[in-house]
Amino acid sequence: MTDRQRDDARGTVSDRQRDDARGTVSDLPPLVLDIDGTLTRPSGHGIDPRVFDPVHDWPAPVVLATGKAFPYPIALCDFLDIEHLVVAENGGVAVAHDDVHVHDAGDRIDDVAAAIRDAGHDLGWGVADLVNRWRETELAVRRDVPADPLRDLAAAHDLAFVDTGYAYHLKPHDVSKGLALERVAGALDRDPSAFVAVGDSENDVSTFERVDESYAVANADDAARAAATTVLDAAHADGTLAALDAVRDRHA
Ligand SMILES: O=C(O)COP(=O)(O)O
Ligand SMILES: [Mg+2]
Repeated sequence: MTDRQRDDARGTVSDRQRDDARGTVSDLPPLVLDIDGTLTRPSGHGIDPRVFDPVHDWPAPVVLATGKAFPYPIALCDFLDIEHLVVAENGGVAVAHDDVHVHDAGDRIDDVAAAIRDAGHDLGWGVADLVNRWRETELAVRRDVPADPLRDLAAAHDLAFVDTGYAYHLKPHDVSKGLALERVAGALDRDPSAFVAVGDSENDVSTFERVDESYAVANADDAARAAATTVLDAAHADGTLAALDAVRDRHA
């Protein structure tokens, strides 16, 4: 139950708030939000707690679209207490409630991981490798591993190389956050272009390309800045909170 519903149940909602709930507020568009670099604290790491209530209370669907492995955004939905609307693994996984789509990359992911190790490199996440342990459709490599050999190995295994600023990802060419958003939007019977996107890196470009309104936070890379309809002055969660304010103003 949202604060508004709780207030409503208690009968403490003003006429103005009730009008807002019927008109202005309920007309707000659905969101597609990146996680790392976008919902993060000024340090760039960890979720900024100020985003919890605005995301929880948003009166339209909110899709979390991330490069992180499948369980992470699902857990974040649970901790935010929002619906399971998720794009994970840079689009390899798309979840809209019970509609769970996992891209089949065949043996290429295991093969490229073995090739990276054979070339004398470590994936960089230690023995437990909690970054890839539950990853089903692509491979993430720590950014202090040299990029050039990884690029070559990705190409040799018919995989794309993506730098999110948080990790290198080797992923199938035919998955992207944007394509997965189309799937999630379809399951919700929504037009993908109606979503408002916020993001920070090249893995958000495919999302930005599919929506009419997109915001790159100030810490965004060049690719995300070039693809966004608006580049924000504020970074990380400050940028996202400013974007949500702008969306409320634009759609009021
Ligand atoms: O997992 C990453 O490398 C980045 O994740 P993000 O897409 O949420 O920014
Ligand atoms: Mg990001």
